[in-house]
Amino acid sequence: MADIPLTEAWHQALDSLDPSSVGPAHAAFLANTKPLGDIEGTILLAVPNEFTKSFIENRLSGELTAALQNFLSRNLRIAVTVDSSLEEEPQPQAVPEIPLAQPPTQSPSTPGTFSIDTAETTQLNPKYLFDTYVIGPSNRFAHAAAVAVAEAPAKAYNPLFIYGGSGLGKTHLLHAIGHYALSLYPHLGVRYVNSEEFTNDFINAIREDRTEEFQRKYRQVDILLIDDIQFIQGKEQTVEEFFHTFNTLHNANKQVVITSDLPPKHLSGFEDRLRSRFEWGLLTDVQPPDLETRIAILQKKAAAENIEVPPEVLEFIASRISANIRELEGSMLRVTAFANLTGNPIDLQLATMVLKDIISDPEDQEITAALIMGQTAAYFGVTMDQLCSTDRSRTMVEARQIAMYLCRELTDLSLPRIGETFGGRDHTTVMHANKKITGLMAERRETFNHVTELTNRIKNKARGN
Ligand SMILES: Nc1ncnc2c1ncn2[C@@H]1O[C@H](COP(=O)(O)OP(=O)(O)OP(=O)(O)O)[C@@H](O)[C@H]1O
Repeated sequence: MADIPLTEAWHQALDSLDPSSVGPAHAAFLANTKPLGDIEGTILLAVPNEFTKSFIENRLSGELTAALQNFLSRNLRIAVTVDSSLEEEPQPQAVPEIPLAQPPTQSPSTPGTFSIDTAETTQLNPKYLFDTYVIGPSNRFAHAAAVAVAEAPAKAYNPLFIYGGSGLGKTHLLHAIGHYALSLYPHLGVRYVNSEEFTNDFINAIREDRTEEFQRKYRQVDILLIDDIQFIQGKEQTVEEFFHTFNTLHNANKQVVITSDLPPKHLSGFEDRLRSRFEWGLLTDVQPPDLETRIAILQKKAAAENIEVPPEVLEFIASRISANIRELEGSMLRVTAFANLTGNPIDLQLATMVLKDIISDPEDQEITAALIMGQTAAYFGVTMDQLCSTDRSRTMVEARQIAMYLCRELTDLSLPRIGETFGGRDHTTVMHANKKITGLMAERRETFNHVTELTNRIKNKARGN
C-alpha cells in the first residue's frame, strides 16, 4: 500500500471501526480526535477528554492499532493524550428514547416533591441534587452522563460507571440521578446503597435466613445506585451476589449506576466477568476541580446556607484546598462558624487565622482514623476503648462525635467504614455525628475550640512534629 499521510490513515482507521462497538456518544468524540505525530513507532493521538481516552485505551486500542497498521503498512503502537481544546460539544449524545409514559417536563434542577417515606426506601439524601452540583471541566462528562441516565434509565448507558478520588462528588451525582429520575418518573423504584451496607445487609440476610427478602430489595428496583464498589473487592460471596444482582437488573432492562475510586481495569478482587460488565455501558471519571470550579462550589454552598462570604475569602479558601471538596466545604464552615461565634466580619484576616494550621502540606503523612481517635481520646481524657464503647455520658458522646466528624473530614474513609471503626456502628450514626458537630461548631464556641484544637494536634502529628 502506498504511503498515506497519518491524518488520512487515522480517519480511515476510524471509519473502519465496527459501528456496533462504538456508541453514538463515543462516535461524536472520536470524530474530534487527531494524530499528533509518530514518535519512534508510537502514534500519539490527541483526544478531547478523559472519557474518550479511556474508551480508546480500554476498548479500542487493539482494533485501532490493527487498522492503523493496515493503512500505514507498518508495525506501530498508539498512545493517547488529552487536549481539551478539541472539545466541541461536551454533552454525551441525546438519549435515544424516553422509556416511560410520562415525558420529562422538569429541568434537571427540579427535585420534585420528596417525602420522608421516599427518603427511607430510596436512601436518597435530599441535599444532593443536580441543582446543587457545580459543573466544571473536571466533572462535565460525569454530570452529563448522569443527567442522561436519569432521563432515560436503562436506555442511555447501562451501567454508568463513575470513578475518581475521594470527596470529588461521586456520591452527590448518584443521589442526584435518583432524585431527578424520581421527579420525572415518580413510580420508579430507586435505591441507593453503599457497597459496605450492601455487604452487611447480605451477611445479615444469610445469617437470618432472609436471602429472598434481600434479593427482592436489590433486584426489584428500576434504578440501583451503588456507591464505592471497591469496598466489596475480595469479599467473594458478596461479589458473587452482586454479580447476580447486576445480571438480574441488566437483563430486566433496569438501570445500574456504580461508583468506585478506580476504573474497572484497576479494581483488584473482582473477577474479569464482573469487571468487563462494568465496562458494558459508559465509563467516566471525576477529577479534582480547578480553582474556578472550587470557588463556584463554595459560592453555591454559601448561597445555600444564606451566608455572605466576600469573594476574596472564597478565593483564599479555594486556592488553599484543592484535592477534596469535603475538606474545602469543611474549611469554609470553620471560617464562617468562627466569624459567627466571635461576632467578627468574615474577611481575609479572619480566614487566614482560622485556616493557618489546618492546611495540608503534600509532605504530610496520611491522617488515619487511629491517629484521630488516639488524639481525641487523649484530648478528652478517655480511652480508645471508651470511644468505641456504648457509653453515652456527655463527654463520651461529644468526644466520639467529634472524632467521627474529623474522620469524615480528614480521611478518605466512607461513612460505613467509620462506623465500623467506632465499635461496629451503623453509617447513619456517623452521618448524625457529622451533622451534629457541623451545627454545633457554628453555635457553640466550646465545640468550635475542641474541633480546631484537635485538628491542629492531628495535623501536627501528621507533619511528624
Ligand atoms: N461539583 C460539585 N458541586 C457541589 N458540591 C460538590 C461537588 N462535588 C462534590 N461536592 C460536595 O463535596 C462533598 C463530597 O462529595 P461526595 O461525598 O459526593 O464525594 P465522593 O466522590 O462520593 O467521595 P467518597 O469517594 O469519599 O465517597 C459533598 O458535600 C458534595 O456535595
